[in-house]
Amino acid sequence: MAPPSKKRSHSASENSAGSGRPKRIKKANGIKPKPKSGKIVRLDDLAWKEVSMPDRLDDVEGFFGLEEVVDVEVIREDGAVKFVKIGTENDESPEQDVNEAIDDGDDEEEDPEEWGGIDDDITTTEPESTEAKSPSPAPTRPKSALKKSKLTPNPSAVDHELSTLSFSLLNSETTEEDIALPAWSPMHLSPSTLCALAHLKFTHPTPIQSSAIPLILSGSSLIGKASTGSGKTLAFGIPILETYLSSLPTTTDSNPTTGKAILPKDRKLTALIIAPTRELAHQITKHLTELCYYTDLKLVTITGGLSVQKQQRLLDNGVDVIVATPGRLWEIVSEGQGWVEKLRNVKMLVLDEADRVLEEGHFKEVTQILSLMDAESGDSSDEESDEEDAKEKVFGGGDVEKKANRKREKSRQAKSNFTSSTNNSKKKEQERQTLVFSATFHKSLQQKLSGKSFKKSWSSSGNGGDLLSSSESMEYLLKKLKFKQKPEWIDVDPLHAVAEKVKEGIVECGNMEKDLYLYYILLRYPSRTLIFTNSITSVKRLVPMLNHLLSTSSSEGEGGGNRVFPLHSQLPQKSRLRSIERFSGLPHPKLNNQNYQPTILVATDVAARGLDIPSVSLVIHYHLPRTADMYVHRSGRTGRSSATSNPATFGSSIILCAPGEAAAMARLVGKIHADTNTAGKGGQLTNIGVDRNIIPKIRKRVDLAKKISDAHIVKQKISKDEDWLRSAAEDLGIDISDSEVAKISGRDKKGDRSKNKGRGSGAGTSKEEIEKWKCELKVELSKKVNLGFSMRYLTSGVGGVNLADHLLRGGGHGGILGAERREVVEEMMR
Ligand SMILES: Nc1ncnc2c1ncn2[C@@H]1O[C@H](COP(=O)(O)OP(=O)(O)OP(=O)(O)O)[C@@H](O)[C@H]1O
Repeated sequence: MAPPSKKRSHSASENSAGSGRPKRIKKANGIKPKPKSGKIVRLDDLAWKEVSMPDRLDDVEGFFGLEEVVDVEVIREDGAVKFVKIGTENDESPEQDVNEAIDDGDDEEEDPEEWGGIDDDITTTEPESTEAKSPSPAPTRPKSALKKSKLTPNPSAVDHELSTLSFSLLNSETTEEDIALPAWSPMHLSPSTLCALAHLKFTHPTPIQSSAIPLILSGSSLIGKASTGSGKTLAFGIPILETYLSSLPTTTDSNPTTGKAILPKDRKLTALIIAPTRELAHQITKHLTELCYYTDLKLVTITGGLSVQKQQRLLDNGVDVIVATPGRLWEIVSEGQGWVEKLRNVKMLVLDEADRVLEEGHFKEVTQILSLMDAESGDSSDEESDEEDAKEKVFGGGDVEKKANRKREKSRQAKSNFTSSTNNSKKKEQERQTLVFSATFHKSLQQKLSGKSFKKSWSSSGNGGDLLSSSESMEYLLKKLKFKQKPEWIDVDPLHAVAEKVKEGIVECGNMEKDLYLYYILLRYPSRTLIFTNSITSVKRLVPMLNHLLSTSSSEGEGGGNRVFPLHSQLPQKSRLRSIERFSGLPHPKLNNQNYQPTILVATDVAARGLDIPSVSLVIHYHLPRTADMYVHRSGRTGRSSATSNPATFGSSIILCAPGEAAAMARLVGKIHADTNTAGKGGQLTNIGVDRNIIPKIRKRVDLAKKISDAHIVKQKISKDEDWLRSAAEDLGIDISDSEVAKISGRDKKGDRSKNKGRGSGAGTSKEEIEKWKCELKVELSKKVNLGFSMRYLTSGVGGVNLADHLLRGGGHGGILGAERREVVEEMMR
């Protein structure tokens, strides 16, 4: 995934007192305690405008996509907060009043959706007031743009989504000649689509795009399975855009200033895209924003983490495509407000990463949403009941008996809705296409949801793996999604669970030597690398250790020359964003970018699905993944975009395998490559050779780095515990001295040495000792390794070796791997 760009976020209205974030509301000049004139308006009716933010995340302290509103006063009337629209610049209340008054319950709560925040935001490709910002007129309609010699982008798209994307290349103007893309011509795409594809340099469709787009454009529903990074997003994104364009009225009024078509706010929704996590929803939004760059399509992302009120406001302003996570979407839909009806009329429903969307946890909300969409329109009682239930869920409480009655009534209604939806099925299906995409379909999902009969069908398939075969996937999805007509099934590469451009291997090592071998791999193949672990603790331990070993000498900027960044669910959102941004290699304003070095991200499985970061060459499984599909998704963070066979775009996935993991490893390989002959080009992952001459030379530095980082972690833990102790003592009104705190926490009076056992190896370490280790490490790192070049050269990234490239070309390992290991590599190549 590319790093998130500027986002709409906490408006003044959403910054409740409890949120801890300052409220921002732009004031007009002059101060008055109460407006003399002006009318009370709904919060949603105010003219919110996005506040311009610097691109770098560091400088905005979390205010991504801050919005402001002018000429409005916030007052309290009968205890309620009200908004008064004022006409003159003299009508404004003191800021203090404003801040006190605004408290509309920002729900910056943690959403259960797993990613929890790469994008726990709402984004739209179109600001509510684009007119004032537009530097140049945008085309009113893509169709009319066809006739122009030049296509002009929709400037709002640039403002909102593209500042940090590869699509910055879209900024140039394009002529008609530039958009001749013969490989796409059989699909008869509109000029604005072709123009965006040309700018993106997507000269050829990927296999899933070639197969899926014509079928979807012909009106079919579809289940599409294709490996990770194969371009599934545009496989449904392009037909959505084409459907939107073809549905535009031939004549529309247009805004005289911007030239943009004025479309009715209550226009039909073109598509609803459901993704399992916020992060994925955000990524889809970005991909589609890039694609829709030359159109006025309005895209809104609905995920947890922001106030429902604000999301409702954006939706009410007219929307063409919604990208949503199930939990928040259900929350909004169950609020009523006409959204049920709009969803019922949606033309295209997409489930991306369908196996995950239909997984337990999301299953209930998705089913509820699908049931509502299938239910006959005009049946409002169910809607009301849902709304009440949703409210109850949020606010709790309620009369038990009433609740039980309502439940019974709701169940009756639901039954009748299901019946009517079946009766109505033909009509609905004609109106709506259902598109389902994933790289994997997991067996346990099917078993969980389908009962014994399915289990039987599964075992009779003879497939020992836990990824579903084509027929089983089809059967399962047909049942689950209630397709009214048989959807088309596309599996562009049934033989490969893992993307073909991902070369797989293992490095065998001792139980206690994983850190050593990890470091070896990072030295040997310096490239943008994603390391997956099974625990947050491991991420916390590995990041400082690797930074001690790999960071540059630069001390400029925050984090100095660190090259290794963490990503896990316990990190605050801002840190997650920053980690991804740094890992993505965006230039840091405070660092000398000429000294850019390949970056490393150490992550838990929160990063396994959906991250589309360019040029990730290497994925390392520090721990064996828990499931086969997780292995597929983790590995799929490299070797992305199957439209090109350029070896530079190949990637490698390496499992660090300790003897204790060998049996599980064998099972995993069996599952993933049950039907193929392809993994290590012989049904197994290939053993990657390790030069045993290098290992002893780097062992000492790894040991030192480990000791230093362990000691720091323990000290941090002690300091945290002591802070907690002091604050608890203060709360209880107990006087506690530093020595008592040190005693309880296990630290002695000097503050250096712990008497407390059980805090791990670093607990008894003095500052002097740590300094000594650091000096020793420095000396070790400056030593040349006896291979004719220094380790400094290896770590510099200059002349770095691309593992996949070398494996593909069958060469380049002589100096490092040794002759006996070359045979293994050659075996892998066959
Ligand atoms: N026709 C194309 N030519 C070149 N690159 C493409 C093309 N279509 C998509 N891409 C790029 O390929 C990358 C992977 O696309 P996308 O994220 O849609 O893959 P995916 O199949 O959804 O992967 P995953 O299953 O991991 O989510 C993206 O960076 C996208 O911009």
